[in-house]
Amino acid sequence: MKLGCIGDDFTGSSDLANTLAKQGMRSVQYTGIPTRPAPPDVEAGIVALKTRSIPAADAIAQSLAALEWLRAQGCEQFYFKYCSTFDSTADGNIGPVAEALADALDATAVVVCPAFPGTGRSIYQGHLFVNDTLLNESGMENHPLTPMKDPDIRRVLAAQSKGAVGHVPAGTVLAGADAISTALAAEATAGRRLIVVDALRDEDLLQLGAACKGLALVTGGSGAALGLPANFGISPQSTSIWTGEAGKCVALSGSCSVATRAQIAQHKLRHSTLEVSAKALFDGTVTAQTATDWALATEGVPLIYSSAEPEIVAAAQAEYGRSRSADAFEQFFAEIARLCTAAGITKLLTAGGETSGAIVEGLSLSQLQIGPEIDPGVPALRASDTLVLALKSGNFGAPDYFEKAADILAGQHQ
Ligand SMILES: Nc1ncnc2c1ncn2[C@@H]1O[C@H](COP(=O)(O)OP(=O)(O)OP(=O)(O)O)[C@@H](O)[C@H]1O
Ligand SMILES: O=C(O)[C@@H](O)C(=O)CO
Repeated sequence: MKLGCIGDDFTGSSDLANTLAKQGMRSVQYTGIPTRPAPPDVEAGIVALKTRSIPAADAIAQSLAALEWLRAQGCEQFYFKYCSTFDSTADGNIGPVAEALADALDATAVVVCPAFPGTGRSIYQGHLFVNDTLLNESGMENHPLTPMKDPDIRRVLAAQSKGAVGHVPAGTVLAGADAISTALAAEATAGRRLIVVDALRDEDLLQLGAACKGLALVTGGSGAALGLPANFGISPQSTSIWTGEAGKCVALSGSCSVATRAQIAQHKLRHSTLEVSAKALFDGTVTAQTATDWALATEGVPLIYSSAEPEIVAAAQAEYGRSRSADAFEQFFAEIARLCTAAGITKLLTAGGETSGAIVEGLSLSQLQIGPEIDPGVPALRASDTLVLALKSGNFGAPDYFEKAADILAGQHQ
C-alpha cells in the first residue's frame, strides 16, 4: 500500500476513494480499522471512521489507531480526509486529529485544503466558498451537528488547534508546484505547521499534489488528493467493469442538507416516499419494521426520509435533544437497512454522512470496492456478491440523483 487514508466519515471516505480510483489507484474502502493485512495489490487504503462529531479525544485515538494499521501496510504517505465544507465543531475535530497525526508522523508542513471544485467548493484568501456563496451563507450554517458560521478556514482551524495556522494564498498557488513547495517550507520554518492552501480549480489541486510529493501527511477534502497518485507514477485509467445488481433498490435519507432536500422533492415526482418525523419516531407511530414493510410493498425506488427544513430539525432537537434525535434516526435507518437486506434487497442508496456511517456499521460491511461515479464525489460501491450501495454526502449529487443512482447500481447508464 502506498497511500494510507483516514476518513472522518463514510460518505467522505467513498468520495476520496472515488477520486483516487479515477486517478488510477487501486483503492479499497475499509469500514473502521481492519483486523487483517490488506492484499498486496491495494495501492490506497481508505479507513473510514465515524469521527467527525464525536469528542475530540475519541477522534484522535481512533485516527491514531487507523494510522498504525496503515503504517503496518507499508504506506509512504498519509491522508486525512474531512469534509469539503470543513464540517467541525468548536472543539474540532479537524485541528486536533491533524495535529495528532502530524505529531505521530513528525510532519512539519501539513497541507489543509478542503477545496473540491467539481462540487463548487473553492478556497480564496483562506475563505471557503460553496459555489458563489461563502460557507456561512451556503446552508451549512444550519447543519444539524456541525453548523459552520465562519467562512475563514484559517480562523476556524486556529480555534481548534494548539499550534499557529499558516496560509498559502492563491497568487502563489497559481504560480505552480515549485512556488507552493517553497511557500509550504517557509510556513513550516516559521512554525506554522497546519497550512491552509487556496485552490480554485482542479489544475490548482494537481499543482498542489505535485508540491506534496514527499510530505508525510496531507489533509483535505477529496480534491487535494487529485494530484497524489501521479507522485507514485500512477496515471488515470478507466475503472473496472461494473455489472450492477438486479432486484429492488431502497433509498434511505437522514440528510437534512439543501441538496438532499431538493433531490427528495424531485424523487417524489416519480416515486413513492415515506417521511418520518421525530415525533413519529419517538412516539413509535413509525418503526423500522413498519417502514421496511412499506418499502418492500412499494413499487419503483421507495425512499424513506427524515430529512427536514432547518426549523423542523431545530424544533426536534429542542424537544428530544440534539444527539438523542440524531442517534435515534441513525439507528432507525440502520435497522431498516438490516431488515431490508435480510429480506433480500440488493441495492441501497443512503444519504448523509452520519446516516450512511450508521447504516454501513449496522450492516457490518467490512470493505467496499469502488465502482463507477454516479455524480461528482459519489461512487457506486460493491459490499458483497449480493449487495451494492451508494453513500451520498449531504450536499452532493444532481437533483435526479436517487433515480440515476438506482439505475447505475442496476448496471444501467454505463
Ligand atoms: N428530522 C430530523 N430531526 C433531527 N435530526 C435529524 C432529522 N433527520 C436527520 N437528523 C439527523 O441529522 C444528522 C444529519 O447528518 P448526516 O451527516 O446524516 O447528513 P448531512 O449532514 O446532510 O450529510 P453530510 O454530513 O454528508 O454533509 C443525522 O445525525 C441525522 O440522524
Ligand atoms: O468532502 C465532502 O464534502 C464529502 O466527501 C463529505 O465528507 C461530506 O460529508
